[in-house]
Amino acid sequence: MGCGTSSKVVPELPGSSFHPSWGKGVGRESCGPLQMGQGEAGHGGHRGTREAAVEAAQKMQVARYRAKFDPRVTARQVYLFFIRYDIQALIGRGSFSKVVRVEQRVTKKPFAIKMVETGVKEGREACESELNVLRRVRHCNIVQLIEIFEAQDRVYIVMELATGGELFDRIISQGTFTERDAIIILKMVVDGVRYLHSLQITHRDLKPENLLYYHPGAESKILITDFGLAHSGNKNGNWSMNTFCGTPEYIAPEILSRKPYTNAVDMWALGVITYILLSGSLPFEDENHMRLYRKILKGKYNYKGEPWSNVSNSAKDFIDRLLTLDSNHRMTAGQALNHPWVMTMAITSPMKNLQRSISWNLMLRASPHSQCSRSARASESHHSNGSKHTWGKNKTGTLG
Ligand SMILES: Nc1ncnc2c1ncn2[C@@H]1O[C@H](COP(=O)(O)OP(=O)(O)OP(=O)(O)O)[C@@H](O)[C@H]1O
Repeated sequence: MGCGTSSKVVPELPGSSFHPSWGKGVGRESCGPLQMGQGEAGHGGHRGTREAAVEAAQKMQVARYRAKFDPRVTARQVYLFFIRYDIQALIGRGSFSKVVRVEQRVTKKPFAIKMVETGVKEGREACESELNVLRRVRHCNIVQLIEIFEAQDRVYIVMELATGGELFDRIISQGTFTERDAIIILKMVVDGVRYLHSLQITHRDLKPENLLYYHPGAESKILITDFGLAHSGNKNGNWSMNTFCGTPEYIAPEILSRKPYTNAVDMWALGVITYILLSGSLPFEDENHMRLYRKILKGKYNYKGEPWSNVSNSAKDFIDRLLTLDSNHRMTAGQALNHPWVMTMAITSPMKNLQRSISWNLMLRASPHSQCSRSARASESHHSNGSKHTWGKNKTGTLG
């Protein structure tokens, strides 16, 4: 699918001890009769009392588990789901999910429902990551969770519906696109990312396909979606991650060099997105993943070809400060919002229309030749999403 040979790299969660009790209102960390027992023992509690307490807690846990996965309960969830929502159309498919447009029967309001197959480990893990984040966040540029229904091997995630389409569909369909338009988009995205980072959440799969317009109007806000690869930092403030994951064209060099990394990887991806936004082409591109990774590790990209001669130095400086190899020197989300290019809204730079060159570059990518290679790649990765402007859309298998 992607412009690279790209398949999205999915992570293995540490321990991968996915417990079914992550469902509605029940966090994974909440299942802890053993922990409770250990804690009491640590305080020198009475042994008999402790054992009784452990046993009682374990019984309760088992009862809760049984109740949760009692076919009658899961059937009731499915029944409730269908009572409340009327499925209207298929919006798209992910690796382990289908997204459908629904109407809430009572209010007639439209919503999106992501139906995730949790029978497979990767689907369960993506679902767990997504829910871990969606349950915690509330921001105007992040898709809002409405409710969750859990069935035996499937979870229904009800979310805000984005009807405005993907970023590049809109850029192509509008007559003009200037640096100022790019800044308006980036401000929303970076603000959402700053919020995520303030909660110690790293998205790890930022790319244009995961940025959707809320409605078709010109003033629409942008929503960050798809938290299937997101990492929620732990309570000890440990931000460091090790898992190799992401979409190849957007993967930061520190992930490729298998070093522990931080939320700065999202800022690298924002650098790639900004480069695409202003040019319609990718900074690092190669059909072959190994060659692509070597290019990323060297951090060598250029501003050759159109429309770069019409892009301000300030915009290029913004990109350079994001596509910085040393993650310690890379801009944070807060710094990106305070960068002169963003602060001045490109008032000082010529308001040149970049749209023709961007569309031209996008069209080159969609030429019959690249279509061929793209569908070949799509079949490699089992994706069936029909997105036209994919930029390294797919996840590959876990590499480590
Ligand atoms: N809230 C939403 N409103 C409208 N469309 C959505 C919404 N969430 C997802 N989509 C669309 O549904 C399609 C499938 O999305 P989904 O997140 O399931 O998978 P994906 O990101 O395309 O693939 P993968 O699972 O490999 O990451 C995409 O085209 C996406 O743009």
